[in-house]
Amino acid sequence: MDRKQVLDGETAPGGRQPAPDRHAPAVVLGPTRYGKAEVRIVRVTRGAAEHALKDLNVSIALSGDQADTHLTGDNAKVLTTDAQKNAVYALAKRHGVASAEQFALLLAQHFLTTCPYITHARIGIEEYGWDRIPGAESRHSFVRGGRETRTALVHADADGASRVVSGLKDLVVLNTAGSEFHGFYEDEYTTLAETSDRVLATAIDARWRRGGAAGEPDWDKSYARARAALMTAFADTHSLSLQQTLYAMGRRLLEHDDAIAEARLTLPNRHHVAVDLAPFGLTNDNEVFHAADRPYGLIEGSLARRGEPPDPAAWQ
Ligand SMILES: O=c1[nH]c(=O)c2[nH]c(=O)[nH]c2[nH]1
Repeated sequence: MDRKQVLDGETAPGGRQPAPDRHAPAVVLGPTRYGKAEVRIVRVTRGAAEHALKDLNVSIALSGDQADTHLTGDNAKVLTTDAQKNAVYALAKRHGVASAEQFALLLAQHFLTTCPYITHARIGIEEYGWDRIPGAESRHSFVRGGRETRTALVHADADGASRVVSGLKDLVVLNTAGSEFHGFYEDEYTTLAETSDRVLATAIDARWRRGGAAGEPDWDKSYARARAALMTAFADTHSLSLQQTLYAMGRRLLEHDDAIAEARLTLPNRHHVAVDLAPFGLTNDNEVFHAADRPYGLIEGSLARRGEPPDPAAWQ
């Protein structure tokens, strides 16, 4: 009879409660993971005609047969986080970086196939965009894109199963019309005025998961399609609430790509407050706003294709 059964209140055969093992620790190690976080890597591809670059922030979290190092300090099964960092650089050199998703899958497979003590790999990647400098003749000059950060999250197991969640964050969008907010529940602290014309702005944080049956896509094309779907839905939806806009955006994402099973969106409401110009003898016809940075409303939601089994572990 082990300690767990004793804790669960089970009795020994014969009905007698076993005596607790006084030497068993009162504390049990739970799930662990470890890895190198935020490996910043820039991979330049030096073509004859022009250069290209990928700018990534890679975070690795590995798990498996790792109890020894926690319990006794025996590190024989520990693939060092330093080696993990080196693998990021070496694999980028050897194979290039086709896309954030593909590189994350490559890294996951590398750790799972080379270290026998690792049975699960979680690779999270953020990708920062660089554009060619407009008007420049040089084909090796870039300006950092001030737009969104692309994200990829891969979970992979030693048995070959893998899950990919793609996404983006900090894609800032704004509508100067087509947004209303009224008819809301009112309590004793409600002071917000109803409006039928407001500025609606948000920084889109969206993630989407491909269904189990979907094969590997052209990740860049899939990303471009998702990004366009999110932005056009934001633009085209006459909004009665940011919640309604969130649903419209998620719905268009799923409708534009059959392979997407589930989406999660986080939308901060970047409040634009019309400034009172009456003290200056001026009327403000929704032209002058204070762009407040905090506090902000935070609207979050998830959508799934009907009939698709949920996969909560893919998002962790
Ligand atoms: O779209 C909105 N949803 C809310 O829940 C909310 N709450 C609020 O104060 N303003 C808004 N706007």
